[in-house]
Amino acid sequence: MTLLDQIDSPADLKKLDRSQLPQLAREIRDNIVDVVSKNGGHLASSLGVVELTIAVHYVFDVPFDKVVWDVGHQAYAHKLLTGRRDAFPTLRTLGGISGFPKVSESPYDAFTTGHSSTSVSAGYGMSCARDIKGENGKVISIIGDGSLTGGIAYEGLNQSGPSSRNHLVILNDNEMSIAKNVGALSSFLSRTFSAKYLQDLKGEFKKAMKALPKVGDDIYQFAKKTEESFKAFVTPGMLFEAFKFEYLGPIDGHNMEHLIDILENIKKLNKPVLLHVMSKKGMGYAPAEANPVYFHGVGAFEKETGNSMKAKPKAPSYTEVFGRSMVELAETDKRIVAVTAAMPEGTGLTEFASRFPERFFDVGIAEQHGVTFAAGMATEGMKPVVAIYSTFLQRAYDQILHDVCLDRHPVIFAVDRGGLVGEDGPTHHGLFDLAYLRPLPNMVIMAPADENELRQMLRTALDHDGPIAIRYPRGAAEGVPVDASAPALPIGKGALVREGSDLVLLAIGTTLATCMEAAEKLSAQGIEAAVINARFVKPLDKDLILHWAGKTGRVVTVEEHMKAGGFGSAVLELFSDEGLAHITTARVGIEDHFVEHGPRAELCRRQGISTEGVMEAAFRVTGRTESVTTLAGKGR
Ligand SMILES: Cc1ncc(C[n+]2csc(CCOP(=O)(O)OP(=O)(O)O)c2C)c(N)n1
Ligand SMILES: CC(=O)[C@@H](O)[C@H](O)COP(=O)(O)O
Ligand SMILES: [Mg+2]
Repeated sequence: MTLLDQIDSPADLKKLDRSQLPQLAREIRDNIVDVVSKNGGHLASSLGVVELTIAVHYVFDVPFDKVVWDVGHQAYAHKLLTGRRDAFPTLRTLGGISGFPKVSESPYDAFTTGHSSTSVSAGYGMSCARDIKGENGKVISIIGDGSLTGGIAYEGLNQSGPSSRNHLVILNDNEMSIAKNVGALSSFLSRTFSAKYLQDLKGEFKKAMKALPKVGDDIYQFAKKTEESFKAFVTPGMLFEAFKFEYLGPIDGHNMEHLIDILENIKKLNKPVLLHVMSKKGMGYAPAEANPVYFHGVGAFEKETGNSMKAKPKAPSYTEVFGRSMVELAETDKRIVAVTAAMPEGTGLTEFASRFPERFFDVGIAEQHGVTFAAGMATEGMKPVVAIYSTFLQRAYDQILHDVCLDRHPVIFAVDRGGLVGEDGPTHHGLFDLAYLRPLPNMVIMAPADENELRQMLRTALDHDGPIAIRYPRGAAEGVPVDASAPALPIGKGALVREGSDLVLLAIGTTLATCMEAAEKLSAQGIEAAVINARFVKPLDKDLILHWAGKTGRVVTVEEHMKAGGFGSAVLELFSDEGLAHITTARVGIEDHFVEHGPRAELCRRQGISTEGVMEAAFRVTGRTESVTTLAGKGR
């Protein structure tokens, strides 16, 4: 029986002798590598905090004390130690445990996370509430150096620091975001001084203080205080002390003894403390240590070598096509600049970054800043392309509205991961973008049906003189050739791709392929469906849609998005505005709920965004009583 086998809750962990903890850390690492090698997941970040996680649970009494993991992609050891060891092999699988902390999954998960930089605010909120309720206990926010580039983290520190609440912030500093961390903060945190340099500097400092004229007590007190704070002035502590946190560190995040000792001491302090921990991303698994960017979020791999087990996709991803197109287009157009918020690999911009470093901007996990920064560049005649995942762009709503749309700045939004993303689940699905972008005056919204159209839409966006968004999904594209010379599309024009007299299927984005397949199968059932590739969610191709709606009298809209506020809603608004309430309609899309995690194709099927789902909707609007399940039962 392993040590890990004996731990059903943190109470069992506390029964272990300190000397057993390094062995436990090895077992946890092995377990994490084993499961992630099969299921995929956030490996490197989780491996980097194994000792820290053990130490926190060894010293504190969770869930009486609260732990808030920032982003939460590093919480696998936490899951293993808090009653989810047996469920851990189901990590990120359909019906299995989530890859992120989730309040509904465990009482040990204090806050549901997935988006970064929230832990300080949430933790501070908890500590305030506890004070009001007269309860004590420590609230511990654990945040990475990458997540500390997000502005909301400072908003939290700004309020928590001066409050004297029982709030511990642990900064897990591995000098990495997903890619190398960026900006002034990253170099400030990693600022190290040799002992000799520090001593010399201290000597100089004392001399300078002594040389000051003694004009009364004030200057003396100032000098004394300043000298005492010397350490804080020349280490990263300066920043956190300015926020009125007691700063401790930096300490080695893999030295269990030190971690436990210092946490024992902090446990006795009843005030805001920031503990700075240095760790190594991927620690303990050589392939992840060597390539932490690849092993940040990884698919299935061979445990022994770290080699990918994913079958080579038959087509490039939409992200890759976007990245390649950006490079080609930027060759001839010097106005094109690319902006990413800490996701250069994820958004396909690494080649752009190396080819055009002066035109590439990684702003850190700072989506709000990234959008306003792009608006600033647009005012100077640049063509900023802001590539941000749909789910993270939610952060920058006011900036899109106020700083981009109001003055109609030509900022291009490459909204990647639009639709269901799969195993990351509800925190990461991009299901709200059409609804949040659609009401904004001046905004144009496109969604390509395939990679060739993505390329054309990028051309279209570059030619357009105003805010414009291209929304495309995660994963492999359709496998069609990309014609780099294809011209821009006319704004607001869709295309009829199949004639039919019984109804019209209105497809947006990659649902076109599903609609075409459904139309073929419906034809075999004696239902002739026309199919329109809408291309534009805003402005809609009114003429085309109204013509075919009038002709068939029946319309089914199909989108990988929430039903509320999305493409189907836009079409219904059009019918209402045009007095066409008699058209029989059905919408295929996502109902008013959050979608769980699991394989993307299976999630689509369960949400009815599938050939069968479209056929069911077609049966409904045509008044046919068959269901796809009865057809399957009859072997048709
Ligand atoms: C708002 C938001 N933007 C982007 C991301 C994508 N993302 C997830 S983890 C991560 C890097 C976090 O770095 P850090 O906090 O240092 O954690 P590490 O992986 O280094 O342990 C990024 C950019 C996110 N989760 N949330
Ligand atoms: C934790 C996080 O937010 C990212 O690591 C995200 O999981 C990346 O998603 P992709 O795998 O779609 O790039
Ligand atoms: Mg980091």
